[in-house]
Amino acid sequence: MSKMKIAIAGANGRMGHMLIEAVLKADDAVLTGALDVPDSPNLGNDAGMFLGEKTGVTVESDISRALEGAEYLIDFTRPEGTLKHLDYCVKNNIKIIIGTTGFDEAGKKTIAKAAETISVVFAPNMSVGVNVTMKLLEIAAKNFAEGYDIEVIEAHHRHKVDAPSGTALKMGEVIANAIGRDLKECGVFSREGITGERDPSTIGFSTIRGGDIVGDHTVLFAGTGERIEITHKSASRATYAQGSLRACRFLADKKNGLFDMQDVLGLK
Ligand SMILES: NC(=O)C1=CN([C@@H]2O[C@H](COP(=O)(O)OP(=O)(O)OC[C@H]3O[C@@H](n4cnc5c(N)ncnc54)[C@H](OP(=O)(O)O)[C@@H]3O)[C@@H](O)[C@H]2O)C=CC1
Ligand SMILES: O=C(O)C1=N[C@H](C(=O)O)C[C@H](O)C1
Repeated sequence: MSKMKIAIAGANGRMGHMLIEAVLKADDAVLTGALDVPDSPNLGNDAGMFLGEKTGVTVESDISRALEGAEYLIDFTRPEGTLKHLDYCVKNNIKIIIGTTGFDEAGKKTIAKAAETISVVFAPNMSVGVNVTMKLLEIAAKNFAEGYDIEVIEAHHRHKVDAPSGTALKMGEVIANAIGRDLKECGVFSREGITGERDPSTIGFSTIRGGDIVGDHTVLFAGTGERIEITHKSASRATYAQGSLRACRFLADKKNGLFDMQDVLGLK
């Protein structure tokens, strides 16, 4: 069987490095390109330099060079970058795995539109653990819909630029959908000063940023006389990279369509 031809966007980023390493180690994949921004200090270097490896793939800022011969682009960058890359993928029939978070509604619509032409996996968290946790949350939410206050607490490293995390927002959405609420109406994203008593119909979000925390998410169901906490903690970004490779394999026979990691992992 032929190997999956994969290019990586954000090649010099935290996830870019994990993804390059994962592709180089995978038996069924080959690294065909590495893309980064024009002012990246890594441009012109071998994509495997950070590993002390020669891959023969150079980090490029020209998308047509970086994506030459690619069947898949894995993109963990920033919304504005991902949307530019997505446009190129649509025009050149390249499948895309989007891990970037922080999109606004217009950005999400653009991704859905692109998926009418090419196949797309778009998920705020590619780890198996988080996606199974989403299923646990669905069950928990249905049983704690009344009499329990629901709070989502997330913690990430000091470099993270969006808040709350894409995963925390997705957890909120999963819970809201399970109990017939609309997160746009019931989400509470900050509290300060005289806030008044807690409205039981709300879902609260708290964000912690510090050090090198890879990614922790807890959903707290706080009742009277008891509380339930469902927690997932990432100790390494390798799990997101492995999930992205699973997403590529899943897309192999898909001409178009919008999928998430629940589709990839068969959790729907
Ligand atoms: N879905 C999932 O499982 C996961 C999602 N993420 C998400 O992935 C994204 C990247 O995270 P992380 O790797 O930690 O971030 P980094 O900042 O380490 O890496 C981002 C990369 O994208 C590049 N970049 C920055 N701006 C643009 C742009 N406008 N266009 C193209 N490329 C750009 C950066 O270049 P430079 O450094 O030169 O600015 C860098 O190479 C975030 O949105 C994060 O939330 C992260 C982990 C898991
Ligand atoms: O920026 C990160 O690091 C992460 N971002 C994703 C998110 O916003 O949910 C996934 C993971 O938590 C790590």
